[in-house]
Amino acid sequence: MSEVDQNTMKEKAAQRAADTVWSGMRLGVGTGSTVKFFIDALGKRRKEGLALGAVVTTSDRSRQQLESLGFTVGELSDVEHLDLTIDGADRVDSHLDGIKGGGGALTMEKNVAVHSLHNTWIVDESKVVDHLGGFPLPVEVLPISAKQVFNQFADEGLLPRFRTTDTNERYVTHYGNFIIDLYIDPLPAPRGLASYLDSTVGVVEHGLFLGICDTVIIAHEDNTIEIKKRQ
Ligand SMILES: O=C[C@H](O)[C@H](O)[C@H](O)COP(=O)(O)O
Repeated sequence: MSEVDQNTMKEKAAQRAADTVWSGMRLGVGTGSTVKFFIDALGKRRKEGLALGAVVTTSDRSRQQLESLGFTVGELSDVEHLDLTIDGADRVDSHLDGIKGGGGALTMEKNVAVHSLHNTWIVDESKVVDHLGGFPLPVEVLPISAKQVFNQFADEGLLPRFRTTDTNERYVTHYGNFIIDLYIDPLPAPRGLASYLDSTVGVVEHGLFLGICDTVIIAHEDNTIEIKKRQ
């Protein structure tokens, strides 16, 4: 699949998601190349009269784009909860569990998602898998113990690698932490792995989003859109 085709699919999924947003909603807006299309579509709806109750986002990139289109972006702490959050995903399985954080925004994304009544992910068909895997699992870690946590992951056979930038420096998240990507594939028992990571001192957050998403909008190469809902 070419990048152009993939972008066409991302845009279609994003446009469909923008049709599910209504005036008055408190909306969470995620991060990534698919969400970029969603924000563009949201901007068009704003010109047609859409007036959101609140907008909260999960990265500086999305914030800048939203503000450039005239949206006022607030903080999660400004609201009790969000009505709906629209975000992308790196992988999603048949239970609507997923891997997120390829763009490094996992901590803010998970915080926004769990305080949202509904969560919709927008993906192209290449992200849909039978079992979670096929994408390194991001784990955000505190710098003070990153070395020890890395070694622990290596001992556990999780195939860790520190994420680096294009200039080969260690990638630093919005919160000043590092990301260790786990290359074990497929992921062994995602719920067990999530519990292990949740209980590892030094781990700030990880990219396993289990039981969080309730709707996935999938754009297929044959131009169709599929909407899957959590049973
Ligand atoms: O940290 C980044 C997010 O989890 C993104 O939503 C995810 O990586 C999907 O991004 P994209 O739409 O660019 O594939």
